[in-house]
Amino acid sequence: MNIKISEVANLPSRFGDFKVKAFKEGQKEHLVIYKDDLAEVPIVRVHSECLTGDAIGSLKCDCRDQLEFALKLAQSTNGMVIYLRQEGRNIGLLNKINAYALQDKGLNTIEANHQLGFRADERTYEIVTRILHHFGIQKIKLLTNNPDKINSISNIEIVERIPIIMDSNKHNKDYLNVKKSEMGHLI
Ligand SMILES: Nc1nc2c(ncn2[C@@H]2O[C@H](COP(=O)(O)OP(=O)(O)OP(=O)(O)O)[C@@H](O)[C@H]2O)c(=O)[nH]1
Ligand SMILES: [Zn+2]
Repeated sequence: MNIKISEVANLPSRFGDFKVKAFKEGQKEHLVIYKDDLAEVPIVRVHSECLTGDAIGSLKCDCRDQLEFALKLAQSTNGMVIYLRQEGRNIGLLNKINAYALQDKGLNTIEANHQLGFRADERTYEIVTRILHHFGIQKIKLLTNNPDKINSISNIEIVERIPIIMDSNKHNKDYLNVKKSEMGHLI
């Protein structure tokens, strides 16, 4: 896959000053948020886009809390957040909202994906290796609870997994339980 890479730009943020670079892969434009003086083995968060959580503050998931936690940690440890445009575990926004509508009728997050003709998780992570190699990174500490991410990131040594566990609420409790019991998340 041909990838276009932007220049590096400064991004002052409410979490401190970062550098940013965009990576365009087909129609998808990903954003890498990082500190200039990256740690030798940086803490890296691979975040999947969640418009409803990240931008709107939805309580149906823990995405926004995770994103803010990751940005703060990147700031304090000279790490990196790779923001992948894989909305709805890569089924897209429209399909995710249809999945939410099915969940309103009682299906869980996995059943809803299946009902719409998708696998529980349609994400892939080749781009992560491309991005890390672009920055000359061979070893990382990966911030995740998702074993799939650990297994799918190839040609990068994951020297440590750091958990990213957020408080639950009454809206996302069932969702987090399904992630634990049926998707193998380490929470
Ligand atoms: N299809 C679908 N996608 C969802 C649903 N809820 C959240 N998402 C998407 O799931 C992605 C986030 O995945 P999570 O399972 O929360 O976490 P993860 O990235 O797999 O694992 P961690 O690294 O441990 O956080 C985002 O792209 C969200 O838009 C849902 O009910 N259905
Ligand atoms: Zn979310």
